[in-house]
Amino acid sequence: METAAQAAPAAPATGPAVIVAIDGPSGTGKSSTSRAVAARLGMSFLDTGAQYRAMTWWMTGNGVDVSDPSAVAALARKPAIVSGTDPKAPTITVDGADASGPIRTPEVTANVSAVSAVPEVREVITGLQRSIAASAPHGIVVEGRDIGTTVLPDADVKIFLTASAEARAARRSGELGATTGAAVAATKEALIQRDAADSTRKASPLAKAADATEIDTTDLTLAQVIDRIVALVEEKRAAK
Ligand SMILES: Nc1ncnc2c1ncn2[C@@H]1O[C@H](COP(=O)(O)OP(=O)(O)O)[C@@H](O)[C@H]1O
Ligand SMILES: Nc1ccn([C@@H]2O[C@H](COP(=O)(O)OP(=O)(O)O)[C@@H](O)[C@H]2O)c(=O)n1
Repeated sequence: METAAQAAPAAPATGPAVIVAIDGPSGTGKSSTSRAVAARLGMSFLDTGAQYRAMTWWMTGNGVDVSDPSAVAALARKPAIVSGTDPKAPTITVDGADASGPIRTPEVTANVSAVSAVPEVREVITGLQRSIAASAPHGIVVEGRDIGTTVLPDADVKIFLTASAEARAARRSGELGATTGAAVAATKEALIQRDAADSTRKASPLAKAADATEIDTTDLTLAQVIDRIVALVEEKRAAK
């Protein structure tokens, strides 16, 4: 029986299966770009941040003190986190329950960096990510923070997205409905703090792989970023 973790997009493959790793800080466009690239090329898509958010939601929902790494580590293998990888309709469940809404709450966002810094959490989730990537029949676009450096160091295409803190805060504020100057400033501050925590943790920090192509999306439209990455993937497919 096919599980949600194995469900592949229906679109036909148009070339050899390639693995694409897209990393970068918050609000650089990883999720929207990755989904669109995968949909256009008939590939699977995996949002690894959603997996860390799902782990965090389970921890807070089960009364675990997320500021205590040993408490988080002890329970890291408990939740069953399953990702559906169709870019047109990605899903995430925890112990069979739909987690797609609850993982986006401010509470989860505020706690996710602490949970994702725990090595045992990373070990469990990295294992899930590698098995999902290995079983994607038409290749996969995997987006996160450490995909090109740690999870899939042999990826065929590695991209590192960047953008100014101002642009990223404006994008996030748009999503959250923050319109006042103070709300945008608070969003920017929270985003900078989360990036700092993600970049300075010991276990597999947010980092650009030495062989990744960096794309600064500050002054590019979403469509332009998608086109650039599609071109890089098609080039790689043609050479395979
Ligand atoms: N190049 C871009 N220009 C303008 N807005 C963008 C661009 N890329 C993404 N966005 C928007 O910014 C927001 C955050 O993008 P998202 O893909 O969630 O970023 P990330 O996954 O890196 O956190 C979304 O509302 C998205 O539509
Ligand atoms: N490969 C990854 C992906 C996400 N994460 C963690 O998960 C959090 C949420 O990731 P996300 O991609 O949903 O974040 P945003 O889309 O809100 O920027 C990050 O802030 C990291 O703490 C990680 O540690 N490693």
